[in-house]
Amino acid sequence: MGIDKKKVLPVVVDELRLLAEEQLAERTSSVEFPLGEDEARRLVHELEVTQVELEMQNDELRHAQVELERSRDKYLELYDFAPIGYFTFDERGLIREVNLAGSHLLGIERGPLARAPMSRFIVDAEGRTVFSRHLKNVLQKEGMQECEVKLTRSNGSVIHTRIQSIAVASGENRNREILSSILDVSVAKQLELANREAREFAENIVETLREPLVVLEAGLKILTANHCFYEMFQVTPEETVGKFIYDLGNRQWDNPRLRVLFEEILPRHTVINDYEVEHDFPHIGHRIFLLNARQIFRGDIGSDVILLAMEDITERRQLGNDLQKAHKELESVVLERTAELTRANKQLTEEIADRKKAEMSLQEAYGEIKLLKDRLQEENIYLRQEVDKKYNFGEIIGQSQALSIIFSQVQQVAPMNATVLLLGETGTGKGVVARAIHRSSTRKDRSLITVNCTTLPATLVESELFGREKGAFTGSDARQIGRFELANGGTIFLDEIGEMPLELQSKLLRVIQDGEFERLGSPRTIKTDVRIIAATNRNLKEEIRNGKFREDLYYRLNVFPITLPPLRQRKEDIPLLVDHFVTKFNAKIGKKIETVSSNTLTLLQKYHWPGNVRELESVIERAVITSQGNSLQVLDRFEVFPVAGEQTDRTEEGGLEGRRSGQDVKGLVEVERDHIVRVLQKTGWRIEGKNGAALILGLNASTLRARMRKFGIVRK
Ligand SMILES: Nc1ncnc2c1ncn2[C@@H]1O[C@H](COP(=O)(O)OP(=O)(O)OP(=O)(O)O)[C@@H](O)[C@H]1O
Repeated sequence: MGIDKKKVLPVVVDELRLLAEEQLAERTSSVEFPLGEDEARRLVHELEVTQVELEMQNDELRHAQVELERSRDKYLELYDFAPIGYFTFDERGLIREVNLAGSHLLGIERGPLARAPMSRFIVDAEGRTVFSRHLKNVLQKEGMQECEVKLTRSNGSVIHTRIQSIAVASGENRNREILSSILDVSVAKQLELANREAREFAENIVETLREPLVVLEAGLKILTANHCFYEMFQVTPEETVGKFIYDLGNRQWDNPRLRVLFEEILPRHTVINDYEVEHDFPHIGHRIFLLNARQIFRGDIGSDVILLAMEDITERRQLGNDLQKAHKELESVVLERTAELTRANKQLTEEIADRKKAEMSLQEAYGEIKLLKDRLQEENIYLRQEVDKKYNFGEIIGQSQALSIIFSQVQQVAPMNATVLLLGETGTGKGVVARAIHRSSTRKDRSLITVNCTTLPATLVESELFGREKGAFTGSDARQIGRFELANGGTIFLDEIGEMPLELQSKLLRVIQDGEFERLGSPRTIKTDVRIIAATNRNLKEEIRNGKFREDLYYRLNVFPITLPPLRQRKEDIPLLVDHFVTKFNAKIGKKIETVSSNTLTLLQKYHWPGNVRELESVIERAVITSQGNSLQVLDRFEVFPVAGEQTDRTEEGGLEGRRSGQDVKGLVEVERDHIVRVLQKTGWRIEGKNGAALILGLNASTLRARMRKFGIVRK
């Protein structure tokens, strides 16, 4: 059911013929008969020309007709194959003509569509009403009219169409008919729907956001905002949308930081994160915001828009600051508490240690008490003495039988006020015993004053012992308290008493007898309560015989004599003493000697120790200094002398191994003298100093000089 082309062309040809016949009739009507031959010829000629003209016109017409038909065909092709459905309706809406696209639109061949009412294809009653109103409008109003209806296709699917119609008069009767284009806009409608949904979705998201959000166009006018934004800045949508951002609510957005963001940063960056703005906003007060901005191209308005979301971190920042402050305070409290706890802990540890110590000493004391109790029960004094011997007496180290006798004597005499005379070779420990007696006596809390009679110049001994008044002798420009006065209530230890000048011995006798003396240069008698301990390595009886020592003084001093055994007579004490001195010098020198080989001990025990414990002490000090590692190495080479009752091995170098000698047995004094001479020869007669004989012999230089005087040793 397309357009009929025959309907148009014959009309044109007939009209042309009629026109030609009319023109011919006009011409022939003016011609008069009979005509002359010339006239006739002229007429024939004219006729022939007219005929030729007519034939030419005929050709042109045919040509035009062909052209017309061609364009008609083209038009029909275009009409049929146009992508838009074209329909022609009569005034009641019956289909008169439809092109191929129109039949495809409905999915029905063109034949069955002829004279079909369009309303049959409209989906619902509402659509049908819309279409009939549309037809009425088209017929009544000028120009193109438009409506949208949904149509059902032959396969049952529904399409959304837009109909545009215009009324035209056609045919010989000039009947009105309606030309319509019907376009399937389903896809566009779907898109529009999807767009609307997407927009609504986006709007919902924006509205759901708890953060204020504002959308600006590129010129910084506000396109939209969410309700959080309105609430936060206390503005209404009407006051906001379309407003220039700086003009918003009291110009609260017109601040330097925001201007920097909008005018300097955003033109150069598409995305800005966490841009901090701290500002006193006129309506809402002091706030800190983190701004996140994003520029997005919006197709619908053809330009960029700026999405600006704000995070109000005022409280969080405040909270953070408070938290940091609280944290710092807490930290300092923790530090203080930790320090307190550490202190308390230390104190506790100390207390525990003290308690443990106390507990241990309590246990020890308990043990001792138990021991003493047992002893008491046995009432055996001898046993008690034995037990005490096991303990070293003050500084006195040793366990030998010889020493245990000394311990008993010290124990017996210490509590009494009796004068004690200590006898024995040099270095045997007379000073040590004197201190032990004092410490065990009732005078232990008062002073022990020591006077070495050898070291004091003879001229000063008297004033040293008894004191002097100012001007007592030339050069004495101050008063001096004597040692006897100083020792009042305590003990005086007169070392090397054998060296005391004879004239002083009588004064000393008086002090011992009456407890009285006078200061030099003073007639006033001074009373003193002093316990006297005297010591000597000389044979006092011999000194008396030689007239060098007062006999009466001797007897006064010899109330309780204690003779200290030489070290060679108690060699079993050597390991203990070595151990004691190694510990002492380790601590003093900062060494860590832990072992002493049995060879070394044997070597030390074989030597006869003329300088006794003092000499041993010096040897060990030297050995501790020179030893490498943790084992004691003694480098000294000992001179060995045969001693009464002993046979000693000796090497060429003076070591302890070597050939046995059965030489003459010498007295102790002689041995001592010889030894001093040998040592002096070895040191080139140097007495004092590092390489002096006194150090090797373990004697004070003054003691050595006294010995030399005593033995009459002089450099040859
Ligand atoms: N039994 C001992 N236990 C520990 N050390 C001792 C012992 N005997 C002596 N000593 C030490 O030996 C050194 C000499 O001792 P002290 O001065 O008492 O001897 P001394 O007999 O008085 O000598 P001197 O007659 O030359 O004055 C001191 O350093 C002393 O500590």
